[in-house]
Amino acid sequence: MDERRPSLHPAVAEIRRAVRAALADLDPKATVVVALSGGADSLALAAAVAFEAPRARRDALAVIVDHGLQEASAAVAASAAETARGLGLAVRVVRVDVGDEGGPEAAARSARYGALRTEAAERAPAVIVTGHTLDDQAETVLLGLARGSGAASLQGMAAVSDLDGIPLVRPLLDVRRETTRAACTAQGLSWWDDPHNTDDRFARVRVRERVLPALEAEIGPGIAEALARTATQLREDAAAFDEMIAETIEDIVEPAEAGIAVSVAALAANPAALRHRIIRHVVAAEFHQSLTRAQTLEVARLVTHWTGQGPIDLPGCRAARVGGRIEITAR
Ligand SMILES: Nc1ncnc2c1ncn2[C@@H]1O[C@H](COP(=O)(O)OP(=O)(O)OP(=O)(O)O)[C@@H](O)[C@H]1O
Repeated sequence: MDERRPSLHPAVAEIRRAVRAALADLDPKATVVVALSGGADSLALAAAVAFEAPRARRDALAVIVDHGLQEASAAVAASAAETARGLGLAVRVVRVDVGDEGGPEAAARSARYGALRTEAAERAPAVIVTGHTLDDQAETVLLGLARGSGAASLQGMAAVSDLDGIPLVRPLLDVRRETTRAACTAQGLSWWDDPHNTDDRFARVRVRERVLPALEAEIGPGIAEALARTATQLREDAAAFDEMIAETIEDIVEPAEAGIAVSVAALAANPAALRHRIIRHVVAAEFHQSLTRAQTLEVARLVTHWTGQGPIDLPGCRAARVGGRIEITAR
């Protein structure tokens, strides 16, 4: 008789490894709240959490948010709940009311994260884990690149972020979407295919179904991994910049009437990348507005190409060079 244990499917092993590594870095007492949509990504994640959490002596819970937006949503939620119970997880199905602020997608997202946060807060200390994959990351980076929106969106999603005081963890950011499907299949788990994921009115769906495959075919394989790696690298750079900005700002920004003032000499002494970030940062911090690149460059020209130009109107404020200072004041 062959006494060897049946070998673990590589996809299941990879996802368990990713979950184990993510859990190892967290508060050892934290309950793991798995955000479960019923799709393959979060189902594979839930299965790995169901396996790993007890081994790490942690409580775990699957939370399924029913947005009530599609006719079948209650049935989808109930089926995901049954699957999660079958995995040995405690389960909560939360029905939310989705408003329409910022459009249906944004409203659903905000209701979803609100509900997940509430469930986690009730079990504090707790962390929320989601099933975002490397493919989600690559799509996010490509969409950000197309918008020309700079490091803020090119850096994609963080592996660990903060949801109003609750850690939001994405253990599968290095895992391909096809691996989550393979893991579900290997464990006999049937998942739900969200019709939104194939609705090509959404730019993300077009990127997923046409753009990334075309790039892979034309430029070579490994594009998704390369985009995800770029995000990680930019995230590191952005963290370093944030630190430098925080240190620099303390020394060079001072209050002015109805706003703030920044020393021209200090701005000039900094490299352009830091100068531009400082300008954007002070406007965001003081006036809660986000400057476009063109607006940022116009303010920077008050420092680098000063020819006596007049004040610059910006969203919610105005920038002017007054003596040795750039004054940014309310308007
Ligand atoms: N209805 C839901 N209930 C619980 N968790 C969900 C639900 N929908 C999505 N999630 C969680 O969010 C992850 C990402 O899902 P999806 O890609 O559909 O969302 P998105 O809107 O594209 O991303 P984001 O949540 O970052 O806006 C899933 O893997 C899952 O962990």
